[in-house]
Amino acid sequence: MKILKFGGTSVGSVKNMSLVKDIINTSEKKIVVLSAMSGTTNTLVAVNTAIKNNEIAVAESIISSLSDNYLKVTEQLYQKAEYKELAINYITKVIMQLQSLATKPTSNHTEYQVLAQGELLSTHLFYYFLKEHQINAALLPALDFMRLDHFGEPDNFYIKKNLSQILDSKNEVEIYITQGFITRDYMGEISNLQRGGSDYTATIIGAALDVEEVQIWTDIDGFHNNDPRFVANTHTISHLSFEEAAELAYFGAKILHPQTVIPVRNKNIPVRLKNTMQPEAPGTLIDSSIHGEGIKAIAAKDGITAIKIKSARMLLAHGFLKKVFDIFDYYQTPIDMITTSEIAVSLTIDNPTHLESICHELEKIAAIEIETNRSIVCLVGHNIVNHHETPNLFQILQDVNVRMISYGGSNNNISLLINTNDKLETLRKLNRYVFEPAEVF
Ligand SMILES: Nc1ncnc2c1ncn2[C@@H]1O[C@H](COP(=O)(O)OP(=O)(O)O)[C@@H](O)[C@H]1O
Ligand SMILES: N[C@@H](CC(=O)OP(=O)(O)O)C(=O)O
Repeated sequence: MKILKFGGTSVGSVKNMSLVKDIINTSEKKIVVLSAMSGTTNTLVAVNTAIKNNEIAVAESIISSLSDNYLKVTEQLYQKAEYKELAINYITKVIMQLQSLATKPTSNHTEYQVLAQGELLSTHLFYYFLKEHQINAALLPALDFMRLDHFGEPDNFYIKKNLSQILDSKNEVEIYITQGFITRDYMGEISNLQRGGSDYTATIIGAALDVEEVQIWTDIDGFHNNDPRFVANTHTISHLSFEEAAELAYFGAKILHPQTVIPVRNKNIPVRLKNTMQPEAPGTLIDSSIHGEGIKAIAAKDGITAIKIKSARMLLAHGFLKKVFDIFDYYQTPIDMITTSEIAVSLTIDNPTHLESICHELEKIAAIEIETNRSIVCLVGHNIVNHHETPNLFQILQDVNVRMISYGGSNNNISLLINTNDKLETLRKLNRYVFEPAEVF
């Protein structure tokens, strides 16, 4: 069994849905995880924002244009009236549910319900499409087997038990279609795995079923050595270790959800990144083996807040960092980077939800300075910290306004904190230095 996940662009048009149909239409048993059609989740976020702002007319107008777009897709996707009708009925049901949610008081619960509709729509439309082409497929409702525990982590025991039962009851089927991103929480309410979470669904399911391979199909031919949206002449990396991929995903490489490799790493289940529009391209293989030396890729993560905590009480004292960490722990806010000196500790967070309360607590023990609009640029490669060329990297850093640096926390990663305004220039400079050295020297 394999898991094949297709992202928003791969199911984002009738043409691409046909490509996906051709890729999955083989006699191998597989679970196909689909994201929402590209743009839909953003539209649903806009619906939630309008509802929250009590702009019901705005919410209704967004819902109405969403409905028009999906009805247009239906016109092009199906030939037979029978399947067109099934799709229109489903779209109508979703639209009526959205309209009803728009009139209710908002809560996390209603917001998650709104967001879930994107993946429900794409999987239903695609399932009817396969049926029209007489492909032996079945829909597996993710909400029947995906669940998070009290800590917001996948409830692996529950997922394995329920998913296996459902698969056993549909044993004659070859292609199972399910929703990425959406899940239930420990209370049984609808929730999700955060933006981009369909990749994570694929590896959670893959680990639960001990599959042979998880494939992430997207709109680019694998993992590139730098962010192709910002840097020209990037190239595909044919191989990454789980550790390298995890660091890159965590530090912002958009192609993978940050938690994607966690479920499969210990089970040594390979993850292959492939291009839906170019299926013959080899893409990137992520597994436990290690290939190549030196810096393999660069990624950047925006929306970082840096907090400098200064206290003379740190000098020769112990227990100060514990107090600091306890505050972040209490507000369930993970720390990304950290550096210390005798009287100050600087650290970064990517989730400012509790920033005000955290600062309030920190001010009781130290003076603090906050810097917003920062980015972390991260250089990744197996054992780069010890690579003989890495020290030369510091030459180029003379030209970059580096606010913090993390070296040696992991042997595979060097992270720099910079102003977000300097990100493009930094990425391009590092790219030239690391990957096109002949042009620099
Ligand atoms: N290092 C990288 N390698 C490849 N793609 C990257 C990288 N960094 C950012 N991207 C962007 O990630 C996009 C694919 O990710 P995503 O939009 O989440 O796809 P999908 O909608 O298929 O899930 C690519 O189109 C590319 O612009
Ligand atoms: N639809 C969700 C989940 C997802 O994974 O999407 P994509 O595979 O297109 O990144 C989102 O937009 O966040």
